Amino acid sequence: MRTAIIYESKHGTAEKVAQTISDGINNSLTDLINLGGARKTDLTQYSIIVLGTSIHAGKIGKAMSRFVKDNIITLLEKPVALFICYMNDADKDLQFSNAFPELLRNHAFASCYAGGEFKLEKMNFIERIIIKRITGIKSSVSNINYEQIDQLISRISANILIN
Ligand SMILES: Cc1cc2nc3c(=O)[nH]c(=O)nc-3n(C[C@H](O)[C@H](O)[C@H](O)COP(=O)(O)O)c2cc1C
Repeated sequence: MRTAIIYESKHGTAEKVAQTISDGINNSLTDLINLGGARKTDLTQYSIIVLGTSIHAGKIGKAMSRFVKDNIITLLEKPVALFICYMNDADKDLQFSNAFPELLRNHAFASCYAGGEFKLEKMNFIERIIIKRITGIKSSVSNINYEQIDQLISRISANILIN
């Protein structure tokens, strides 16, 4: 059976993390699914599901929020791993709690705080002004936590072996 890595990404970080996980689990039976695309995803063909999304203004994207709501019963029947991308390290626990429903967080066999990036070149004018003012950064910054991602890859790989 296949593994699905389902993500929502505004400026490409969650997408990069999803790709890193896909490369890391080294399993040809993996599908990377961007919720920004229009296709409807049939979860029945997957034995493991990885969900990843980024935090903007304290919230996850609408597509991931809707996807979790629409598929919660199926998600609770399958092994699930979760990751979030963010830059506010102090609030990561709270943001993770707000990102996914408690039932799903408790059900997940692995959760990952993947860190994030500020990519000024991908932001629109308003976003760039807000981020520069709040954080004081003058150029793009990457704080992706590859150690956490490697741990997630190990947990997923172990789960693939038993499923
Ligand atoms: C306009 C804007 C608002 C953001 N708000 C938050 C936030 O509330 N909390 C946080 O931890 N990170 C915040 N971030 C950082 C993003 O989570 C980070 O840039 C992440 O890497 C984006 O991932 P994506 O490109 O996959 O969407 C914000 C970034 C932008 C540009």
